Amino acid sequence: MSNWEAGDPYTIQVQYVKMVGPRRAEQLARLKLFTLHDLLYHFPREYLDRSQLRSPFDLSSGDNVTVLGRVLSCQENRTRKNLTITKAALEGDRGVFYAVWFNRLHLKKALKPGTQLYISGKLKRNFGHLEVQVQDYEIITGEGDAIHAGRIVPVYHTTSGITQRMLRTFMHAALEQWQHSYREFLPSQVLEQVGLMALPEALKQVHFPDSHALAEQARRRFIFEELFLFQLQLALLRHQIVRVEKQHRYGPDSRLTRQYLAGLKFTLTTAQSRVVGEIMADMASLHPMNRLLQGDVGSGKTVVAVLTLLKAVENGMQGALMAPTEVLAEQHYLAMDNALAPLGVRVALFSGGLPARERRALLEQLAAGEVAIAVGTQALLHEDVVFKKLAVVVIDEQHRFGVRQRGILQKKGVYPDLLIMTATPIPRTLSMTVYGDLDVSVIDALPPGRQPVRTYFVAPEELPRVFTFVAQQVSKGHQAYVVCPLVEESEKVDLQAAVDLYEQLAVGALHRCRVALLHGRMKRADKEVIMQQFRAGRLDVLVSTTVIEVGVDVPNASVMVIVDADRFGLAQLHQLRGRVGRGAEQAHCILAARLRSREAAERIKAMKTSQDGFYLAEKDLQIRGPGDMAGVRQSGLPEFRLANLLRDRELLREARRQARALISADPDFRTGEYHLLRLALERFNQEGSSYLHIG
Ligand SMILES: Nc1ncnc2c1ncn2[C@@H]1O[C@H](COP(=O)(O)OP(=O)(O)OP(=O)(O)O)[C@@H](O)[C@H]1O
Repeated sequence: MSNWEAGDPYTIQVQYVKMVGPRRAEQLARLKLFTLHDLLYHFPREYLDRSQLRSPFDLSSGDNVTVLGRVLSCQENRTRKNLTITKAALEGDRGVFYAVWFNRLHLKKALKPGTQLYISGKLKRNFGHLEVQVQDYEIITGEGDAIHAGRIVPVYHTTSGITQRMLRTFMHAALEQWQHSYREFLPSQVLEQVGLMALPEALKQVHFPDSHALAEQARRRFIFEELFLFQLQLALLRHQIVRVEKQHRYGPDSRLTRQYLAGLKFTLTTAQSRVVGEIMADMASLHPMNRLLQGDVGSGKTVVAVLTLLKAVENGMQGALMAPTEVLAEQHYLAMDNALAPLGVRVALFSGGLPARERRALLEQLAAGEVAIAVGTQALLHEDVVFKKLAVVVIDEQHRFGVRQRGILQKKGVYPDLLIMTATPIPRTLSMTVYGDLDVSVIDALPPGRQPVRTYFVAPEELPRVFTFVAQQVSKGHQAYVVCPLVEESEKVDLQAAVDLYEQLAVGALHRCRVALLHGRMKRADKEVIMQQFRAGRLDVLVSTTVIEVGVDVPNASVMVIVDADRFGLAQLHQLRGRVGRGAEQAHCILAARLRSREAAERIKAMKTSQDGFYLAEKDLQIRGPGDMAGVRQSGLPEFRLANLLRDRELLREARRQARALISADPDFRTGEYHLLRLALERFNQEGSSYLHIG
């Protein structure tokens, strides 16, 4: 089924773009560019302005210039170090200057006398000569546009073997051939009301803009496009849910809830009680609950989750709890089983490591309704997991799951009451647009008696003293974490650093303590054993990479040492610090780092000043500046190709307004004009993992 005049850009393989071919296509695959569409939606990361032609005679040494010249003569020399130097004498508007290229074999052939070209590069004054060391050039043929120089030039993220020049050439060829077969899929009234550039023109202007203003307009269109498709997804989910009437109803029975509350060592905070009230009201309604529960680290979301699940159980139905990692699923399982087994509630962990036979047995018990609460990772969404009567699903940590997982549940024809928990501190106004289809509850106060975590900064040389302190704390019966960074690009080196530190500590400063190493590469079973021992107090110190980042709850742990703290983002530091100070004891967080940049220094300073996730999130933005794309990646918000949810708030709001209007007027996309939009949306849904990075 093709809706495209010259083939479908989503299926045309990139190798068929002129000048690409199979070998380059393999290299482009490393950039995840497989189809023509992937290529054209690989937007420039920045632009170089090579549009202002200047006379080299007006400029000084060291300047970056773009100039126009005509070849007078050209020679090629080879140095003793086997370097090829091509030097051309060019005639400019006010005299002769020189252009120099290094290692451009065969270039001389193209630079015949009389050839006109643009060159961009660095200007040098050499004994009275003017010389440009060429970074890019373009021979003027009289046919087609200039793409490398003499204009605003795109710069792309690229990979080894693929130069900027190649990418520009491919992009240009693709545009020439296909630009006009790309048809607009945004409805005309949306284009008009939002004032957006139409698709074919935007494709051209985003890659080869005629001015900075046009580049900006083109980007604005693509940003809107992403946000609009995203908001359409949300609006559709919401529309479907609002129409649905629940199959299940809850009775007045609250026997288990009362027993559970009576067994807690504390009473609920006002904030927790309020939130539970909001949830119960949703559950009593005819339509499924769709609620986001926000609460800072350690604010006590777990109790709320248990109460939500119990409501189903005491009414003869089942609940599911999904966690982002196996370690967390296991922790939730242990805590719940501990609290609920005495009440006769059967909780089961569907861990990935389960032997097939046990898994089958558990699945049968689940289908028979003997298991009341299933805990697991998103594997719980798997087809073979069948409940007898599922009423409630609690999802821990929204950003790792997201819209698509919710879609999967609904596609199964299951409309349970849904509670999504997150510790990501997003300003309320924003969360309403990002999680547009959800109602929001906030636990805005910590349990009483918590003392702020004392936060210190030390230089790496002071670490021995820090570990002596750790040993002292252990001798008083406390536990500690030592966290080392693990960055994907340098994973091996980082892992080794963690292993080395562990070995040093085990025989050195912490030789009297029971120390263990925990990292993501270990076998699942080994990790579980270590976590169990740590939780049970049979280990004193856990040296780990960031596997403990979210959600680990060991209230007796009171010291957190973060090594190379400058390599963590603020959101991560806050999450890590949140692992301690979860009991009544005074807790300590020690950040060890060498501060190489202003940003790192400001992050550490912010950590020392505040313990409030919302404050730190705002601060993080200020430190990064609004243009920083990496900022979103670490803030726990969904990521997009071009859009930045924080920077593009206005456009996000507009996208939401338009999406909601469209869905409420025509939820089935019956209007003829929406045909292409529906296809685009289907693709957007399918490509969820690569196009819209949630999770
Ligand atoms: N009302 C309360 N009074 C005292 N302690 C509480 C209260 N509610 C929860 N706690 C305790 O506070 C600790 C943190 O709670 P919990 O693990 O639910 O936090 P959380 O919101 O899930 O945090 P995170 O996002 O860090 O996982 C737990 O040890 C829990 O037993």
